Amino acid sequence: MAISFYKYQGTGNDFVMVDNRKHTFPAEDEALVKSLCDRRTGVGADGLILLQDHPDYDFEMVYYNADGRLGSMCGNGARCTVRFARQLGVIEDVACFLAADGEHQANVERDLIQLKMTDVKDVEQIGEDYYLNTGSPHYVRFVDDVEALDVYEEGQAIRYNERFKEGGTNVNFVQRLSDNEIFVRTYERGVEDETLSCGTGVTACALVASLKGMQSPIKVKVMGGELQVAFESNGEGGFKYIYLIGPAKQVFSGSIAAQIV
Ligand SMILES: N[C@H](CCC[C@H](N)C(=O)O)C(=O)O
Repeated sequence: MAISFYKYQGTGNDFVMVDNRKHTFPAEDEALVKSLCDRRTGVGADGLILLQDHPDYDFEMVYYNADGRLGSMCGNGARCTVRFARQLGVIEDVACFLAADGEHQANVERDLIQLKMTDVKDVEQIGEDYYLNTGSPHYVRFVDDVEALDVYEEGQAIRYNERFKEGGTNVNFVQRLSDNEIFVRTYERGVEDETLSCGTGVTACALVASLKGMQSPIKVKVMGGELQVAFESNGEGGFKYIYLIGPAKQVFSGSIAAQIV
């Protein structure tokens, strides 16, 4: 059997994208998903996403981490899925779709996809750090020099901390660059390494930055480019009207024999 796929990337967070409207992809095959995401023996990606029909929405996105496991929300992957849906003719410039954490709205404006994120009820403070869920769980630590940091080592130490054993967490390191700009590097669970960008992580960091006095909209520099996060406080320690804005592009399309991977 041959699997047709598309490769997309959003600020360097890359995905194998499959049009699964006919339900032909064997998604329960964890080993297959993992091997498609392998950078040496497969296509290579941080995750795999299925675009599927849904009776109540324009489409549904189903996201798997590179380890083959069904994941939670993926902000960059969602922006890529919106671009993919538009290229397939499933939507025009506006989308209302379903993801792991519920309903999302999105707009396409030339190169940029503006994605509405789920409201955030609360932000937990852990010592000088923070922990919150923006569709996926994120630990956020502010540092003085994020470029000099060993994100793999330091991220892994927190990722496997006792506290997060059940399900684990993604780990973000943030540096404030100016009054309206931060620099974020993320260790992603499920990839078990640093990725060039993590959309739900960037969102989490911008929200925490506002608790430290910064105001919406916040520009976010990541290893793979630049994103923007806009939001409002809900007056009760949480946030609403959260938007993640940034580019999402198709890189190539292809087909691969399922028995190869
Ligand atoms: N890269 C994704 C996040 C994936 C989260 C996933 N690694 C997990 O929580 O297991 C993003 O752009 O939001």
